[in-house]
Order: sequence, then C-alpha cells, then structure tokens
Amino acid sequence: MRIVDVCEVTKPIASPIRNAYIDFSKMTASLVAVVTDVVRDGRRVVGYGFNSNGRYGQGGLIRERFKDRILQADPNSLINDTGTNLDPHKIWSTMMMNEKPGGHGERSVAVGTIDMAIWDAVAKIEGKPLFRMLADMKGREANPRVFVYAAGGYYYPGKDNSALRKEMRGYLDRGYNVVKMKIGGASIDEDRGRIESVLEEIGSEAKLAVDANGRFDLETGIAYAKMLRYYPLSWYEEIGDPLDYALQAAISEFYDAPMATGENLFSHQDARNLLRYGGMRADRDFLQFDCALSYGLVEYLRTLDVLRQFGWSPSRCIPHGGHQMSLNIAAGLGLGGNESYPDLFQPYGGFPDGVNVIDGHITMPELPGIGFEGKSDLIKVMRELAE
Ligand SMILES: O=C([O-])CC(=O)C(=O)O
Ligand SMILES: [Mg+2]
Repeated sequence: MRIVDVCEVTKPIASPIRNAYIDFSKMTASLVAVVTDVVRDGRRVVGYGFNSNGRYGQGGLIRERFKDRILQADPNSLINDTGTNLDPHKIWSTMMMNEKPGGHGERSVAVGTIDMAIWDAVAKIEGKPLFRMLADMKGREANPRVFVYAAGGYYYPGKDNSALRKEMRGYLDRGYNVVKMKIGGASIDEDRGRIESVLEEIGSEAKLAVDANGRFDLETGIAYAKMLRYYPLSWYEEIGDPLDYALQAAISEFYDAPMATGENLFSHQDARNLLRYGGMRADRDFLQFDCALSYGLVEYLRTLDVLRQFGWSPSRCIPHGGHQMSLNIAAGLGLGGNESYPDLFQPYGGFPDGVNVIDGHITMPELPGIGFEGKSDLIKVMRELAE
C-alpha cells in the first residue's frame, strides 16, 4: 500500500465581498489529491482536500517541500502497524521533517490541506464515513446530526440594509436559526444600524452573531462591546488581532455574553496560549480553529487534548471554514457544530447534495471518506485533478 502521487492546483474562490480586514476579490484555495494504489469498489482510492478559505492557495509550499517528503519516504514508514491503512500521524511527521517549531506562518495551511486528503483516503480505505471512523477511533458514539449556522452579512458594493435583511431572510428560509454578519468595516453608528435591521428581520426566529475579523484595537473593541451588549447576540467574534491575547482578556471585562475566536490560530501551541492568556470562558465562549488552516486533523487532535487539559469541552468548538472535514470532526468527536456559507466559496464549501438544514442542523449522509463524492459540483473539479 502506497501513495503514488500528490497532485495540487490553485483554484479561484473569489467574490466581490469584504470583511473588516480584507476583500475576497482575488481569493484562491489549493485543491489537493492524494493518489494511492489501493482499490475499493472497483475504483482507485484518491483522497481529496482543500484549504478552507481566507489564506490563499499554498501551491508553492506543497510543491517545494511537503509533496516530495511524502513521495520520497519509504512507503512502509507511512502505513499503520498492522499494514492495513495509511497512518495520518506518520505521514504528518514525515511532512514536518526538518521544520523548526514556532513561527507557524502558512505552512500550516499547506500541511492542513494535504492532511485533509490523507484522512479522506484513510476513511475510504476503511470503507467508512470519516465521522464514524473518528468516533470508533476514540471509542465514542457518533452523532450524525450537526448544528450549522449561516455566515454571510459581508460588506458588498451597493449593499444597503434592505439587501442585508433579504440575505438573512434567505438563510432563515433555508432552515438556519443562527446567522452571522460582519462588523468593523464601517463606523460604529452604521454597524449599529445594520445590526438593528437584521435583528428586526430575524425577530425570534433566529439569533445573530457578529464578526469583526480582528480589526479592532482595544479602545474600539471596548466601544463596540458596550454597544453590542444591549443586543441578544449569539457571539462577538475575533475582536482584535488574533495573537493579542491580552486584548481578548481585557474585553471580557466589558462583555459578559459569549465571544468567539481562533480561526487565525494555526497550531495547538497557539490554541494553548489563547486558553492560558486570552481570558476565554469555558462555560460560554466558542473556539473556531479550522483544521484545514492549522496543520490538519492530526494537529487538531492535539488541540482537543489541550482543551481537555484546560477544562474545555469539545462542544465549545464551532470551527471556521464551512467545509465537510469539520462537519465530520463535529459528528465524530462531539464538537458544537460547524460554520457554513450558504452563498459563498462554491463548490468547495457546503453539504453533499440532498442534505438540507432543518432547525439549524444537518444530518450527515453515510458516504465513505469525507463525503465529497456526494457533492456533484465539487467531486467534478476534484476528479479533474486526479481520479
Ligand atoms: O471573512 C472571513 O475571513 C471569514 C470569517 O471570518 C468567518 O467565516 O468567520
Ligand atoms: Mg470569522
């Protein structure tokens, strides 16, 4: 059993939207295929992965470092002890050979993308949905019903509050009961108006979360906290620079309701620093680490161990990114849910065909691997890369 090729391509996932920090007009993502010599159901097993959204394609790093480390390794060093499957942990260590610790940068995105494809292949070789394989691995009961919320509410040329309301109404019509919008890309007064419009639209049918994308300094973060705390929000997200733990801790003195952060922390060491120094509260706050951006599931398992050490339940995790990998982790390992972007980043994000949101939850279909084969527009581009 061996990996015979690692293919990669950079794909556009551009859209004319803007958060408080960046616009997505030139956004790209890496798509990866890990080709094996294993055959299941008359078909060669190929694992697929992509790097979520927000950090651009990582083709350079994949081609120049990580791909060759896998292909040049002794194939026997990449399989499990019983010789029945690839071993994601051994493959991860092989990829990270001769990499210094710290300074995680964006190599974590390149590794996370390949790691997604490895787990897809491993679960396909096992002949199980990844979420079932993960639950078995940890001796737990899988829960195929996963909470999902609708992320959107971006700044957009020409978009007024009535367009924003209409967007949110569309999410409620599709079965969501938590929606998220951007803040921090306009004045505080304008943002207050946007929030009030959305709250008026959704009424008691749904709850609203707001996301500042790391834009605020301490003073602005506090000014917004004082404004936001009068509204019944699901959470106040990524207030200041993702690595400014003291700022995060300080805001908790001004904001009792839930806060969320973590999508731009890319390692278990960074996650640990957030829990050590960020003043995050295990009884109410949410952690949004996205495995595709942060060295993959092998690393995410270490992050979950860190959470346990600090008294946090995995149910406080609702990952960033809206991809099926995190849906599997949620269903298999008991996370609190997953993000979704109903109208963005297609065909990569979203759910397999025929999976609908009902009362803010989806039910995972029983597809081998991550389940990409169940999403026809996505598997089409994946198979163009390799099959
Ligand atoms: O706008 C983005 O970069 C995405 C984001 O923060 C989120 O999904 O929470
Ligand atoms: Mg965010």
